Amino acid sequence: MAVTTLAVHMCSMGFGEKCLRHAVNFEAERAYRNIFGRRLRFCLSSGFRSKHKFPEKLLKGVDGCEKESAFMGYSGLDELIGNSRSREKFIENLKGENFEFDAALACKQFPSITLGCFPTVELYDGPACYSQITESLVPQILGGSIPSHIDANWVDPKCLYQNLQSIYSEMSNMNAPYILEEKVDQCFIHSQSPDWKMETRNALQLTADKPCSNAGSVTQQTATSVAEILDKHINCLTGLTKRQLSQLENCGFHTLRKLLHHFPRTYVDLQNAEMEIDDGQYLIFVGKIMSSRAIRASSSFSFLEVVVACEVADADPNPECTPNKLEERQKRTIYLHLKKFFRGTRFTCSPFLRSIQEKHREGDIVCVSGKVRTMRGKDHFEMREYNIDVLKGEDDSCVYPKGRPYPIYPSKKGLNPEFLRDIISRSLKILPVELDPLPKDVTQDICLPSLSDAYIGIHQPANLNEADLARRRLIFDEFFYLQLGRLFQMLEGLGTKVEKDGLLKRYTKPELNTIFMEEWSSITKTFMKVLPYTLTSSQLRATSEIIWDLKRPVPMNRLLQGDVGCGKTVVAFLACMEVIGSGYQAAFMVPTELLAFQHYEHLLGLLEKIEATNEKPSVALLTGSTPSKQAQLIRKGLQTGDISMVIGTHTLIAEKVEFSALRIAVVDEQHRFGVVQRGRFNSKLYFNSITSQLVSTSSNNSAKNDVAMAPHVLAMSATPIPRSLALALYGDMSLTQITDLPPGRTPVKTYIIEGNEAGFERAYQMMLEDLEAGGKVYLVYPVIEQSEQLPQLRAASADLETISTKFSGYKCGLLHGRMRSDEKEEALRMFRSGETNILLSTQVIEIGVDIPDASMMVVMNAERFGMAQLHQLRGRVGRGERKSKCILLASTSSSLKRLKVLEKSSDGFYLANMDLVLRGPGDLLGKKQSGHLPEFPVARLEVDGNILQDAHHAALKVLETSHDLEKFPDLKAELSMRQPLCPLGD
Ligand SMILES: Nc1ncnc2c1ncn2[C@@H]1O[C@H](COP(=O)(O)OP(=O)(O)OP(=O)(O)O)[C@@H](O)[C@H]1O
Repeated sequence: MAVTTLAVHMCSMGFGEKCLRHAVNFEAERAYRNIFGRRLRFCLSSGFRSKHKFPEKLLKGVDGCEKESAFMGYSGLDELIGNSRSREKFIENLKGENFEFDAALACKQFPSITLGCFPTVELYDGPACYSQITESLVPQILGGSIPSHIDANWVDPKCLYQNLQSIYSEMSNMNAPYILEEKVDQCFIHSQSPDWKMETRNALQLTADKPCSNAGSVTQQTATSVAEILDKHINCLTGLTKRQLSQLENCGFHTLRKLLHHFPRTYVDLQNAEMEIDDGQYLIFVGKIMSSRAIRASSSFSFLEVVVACEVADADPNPECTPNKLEERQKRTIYLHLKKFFRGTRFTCSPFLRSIQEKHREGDIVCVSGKVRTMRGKDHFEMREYNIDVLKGEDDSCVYPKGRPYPIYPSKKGLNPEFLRDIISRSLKILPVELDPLPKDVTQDICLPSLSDAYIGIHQPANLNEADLARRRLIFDEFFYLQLGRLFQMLEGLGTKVEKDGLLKRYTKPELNTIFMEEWSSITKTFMKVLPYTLTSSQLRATSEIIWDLKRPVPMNRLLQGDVGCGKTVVAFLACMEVIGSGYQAAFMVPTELLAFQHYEHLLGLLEKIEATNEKPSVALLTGSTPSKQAQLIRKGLQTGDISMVIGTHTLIAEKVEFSALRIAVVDEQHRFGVVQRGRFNSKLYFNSITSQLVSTSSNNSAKNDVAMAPHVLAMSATPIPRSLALALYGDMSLTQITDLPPGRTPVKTYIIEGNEAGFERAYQMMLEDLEAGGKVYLVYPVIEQSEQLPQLRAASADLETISTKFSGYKCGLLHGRMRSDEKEEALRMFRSGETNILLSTQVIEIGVDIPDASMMVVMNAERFGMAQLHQLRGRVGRGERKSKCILLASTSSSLKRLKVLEKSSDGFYLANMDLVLRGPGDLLGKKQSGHLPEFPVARLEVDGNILQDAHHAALKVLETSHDLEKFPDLKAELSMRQPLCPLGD
């Protein structure tokens, strides 16, 4: 059956010729783009009855489409026939036994024909326009007589479902929804009872769902079904105006997938559940904008103040209160004063002030999140750093179900958030129930929802648990396809089944990917012997894994992750020794000069113990502070190959530093370096290594063979931050974790104390006890100098005198970022040697500083530091066998709660997670990462690392079942839709 593409329903009321011309052209364009057919059918309502020439003229102007006819509207068949001069002939034809309905003839005979009647319809008004039209189409056809050529099945409700099903399969490759609407129209035209409309729609919905639910087991789906649905063009959503369509396209929402992957940034509770508002807390509120004022305070200073009124339920004395009761509770209104300040004359001109003021409309319902500060007036709070999202205008009637988390989307090029929510919700409606390319047993094994449930769960969760489960599923997918793709590519490169099985086995059993000590180079073994301790089993395994990688002909790209103080440095040193042992060079890059110096001293100390001078590698230190003559000599040594190992800061990646044969680059605390920095390091060394003199003159064949290889990269991090784990996903078997601590360590006892007079006294008393017992104390300050703006902050320099007087029997040292490099080194050296007992410092000591007998740390204004930062700082003590303490002095009582978490745990992963929870739902989702690494839109890698493991196992399982994925056509199709990965630093 030929199907026309579209019907244009137009009403004469209020539309001029220009408007109709636009409409006709618009539909014609859409019809032209439609691969299914290029016929156009126009339905014009009664207003045009007297102006038949006008639409005819319009239609003539339409090119590229086959114009079927122009049907002019009548209110019903009776009217049409009653007006017709050929009425009798028409009825005769209808009743005649050999009646054949000929549309062309009918149109010729009756220039104005409508099949069905149309109430007045708004022309392209809002997204629902088209569906409203079809909804309002009332079947009232042919007075009960059915033309004989029309199959009676079409009007039999029992058969209708099957017919629709057959239509669906006929159309499965097309731009379905428009055509589906069309089919409904056709069914209505031939149907008798208005009630059928609903039945038909339901049936159609079912049919649309059918291909996937039919599948039952996912593996039975056709290879393209999932991709076909998700990668449909956005115009498959009915009723989008041309403007809306292009707006969505401009925002990058070309397909349903793109739209559904625009995840909420966070969720809010529209009710502002009762909360105690403390100074400095990060909170989120929903409220109404009361005013927005931009004020010019002076010739170069202006500010914007937006006042938002929020209703907050009072706290209930009865804690067992149910959510329903919460609604009944008394509410009070609080006022948030959102303030933004602008400095500079260009920010004080009227147009600028007007524009920022008008950004916020009075009456809009908004969601505001940020840090609150109490103001003088009761129930008035100030927010200086905030996010504001318009939920809806005051007049919007849209009501969101109470109690459900309300999704807040990241803004997209000024797209109306309400429209975005609506369009996402409509996309969800057309998703088949069982949309999922993953085999069911995979998702069931790890208790994850189906893909369609995950999309619904992330966009319209019934509660936060549902949202979290959905998020986990989507994260799983991100990791899974990444792992699947990587392994699939590797398998493709292998010939036989045995080889492929062998590779998968290696991945399933990582213990096979290690090189045991017996096979390590002699210099590595010697270095092991001079260590003052034996390696822990984790360290030993990590070293073996790394050395296995070093011996392979592909560049390693591995992340060595382990909590603070677990002993990563020595593992990296061993890896460097292995490379040096085979005649190559090693570079060790750290983020600070202080750390470079420390590592250099530490390594020299260990190498000194090696007796055989021929086994001692030459090591150099190169930082920004290295005197230029010395730096020149070092660079020369590196170029000739006289220097085997260099430790330094980012100066190592400077263009003028050339290596003779660099084989390994260790990047300590790698997240401190940008992706681009690391990339430069990588490629630079690659090019330098091919010009290597050492290699070209070497008689060693293997060295000659891999001359064009990029250096191995070993990144180290104590913080499992997103980028680092993303990085870990690149190399083969790329993540190594050190899970245990050296023996004899006891957890650092942490005390959270309020920084009032009594609190300080207590802290000083504990310090004295520790010093008397022979300990060393770090005092950590948020700032170097006292500041007038922030008088409450303790400053390192300013406190030196006070502390020296207080602990007169002990020596105090000072260390901060403004000191010269040699001064810093000296301060640290004195503290290490015991010449000073107390070190007043800023957060310069945060990373890597290793003084094993430092036994106590006191952090002033601890609330000023992030949780991860405090964890790192605390890691500076407890690095030896001495029992250690850490005191966090908080200047406000409200911050005690957040800090208490540190008292309970010393697990970096747990703390990272808690930090996010306590910081509030500000930025839980959609945390994008920049750079060249792939983006994980929903994964918080610092806490979702275990899902990576699940995904890895699932990918292995799938590939073990089918190496070429032939048994999983959906997975294969989905894999091809996902972005290919780019190697590190590309
Ligand atoms: N197996 C071991 N047994 C005893 N002590 C060890 C062992 N391994 C390392 N250490 C010591 O533990 C301390 C911390 O080691 P290292 O500096 O390598 O830790 P790290 O993981 O790099 O820590 P951070 O992340 O804080 O830089 C050092 O003083 C080191 O000498």
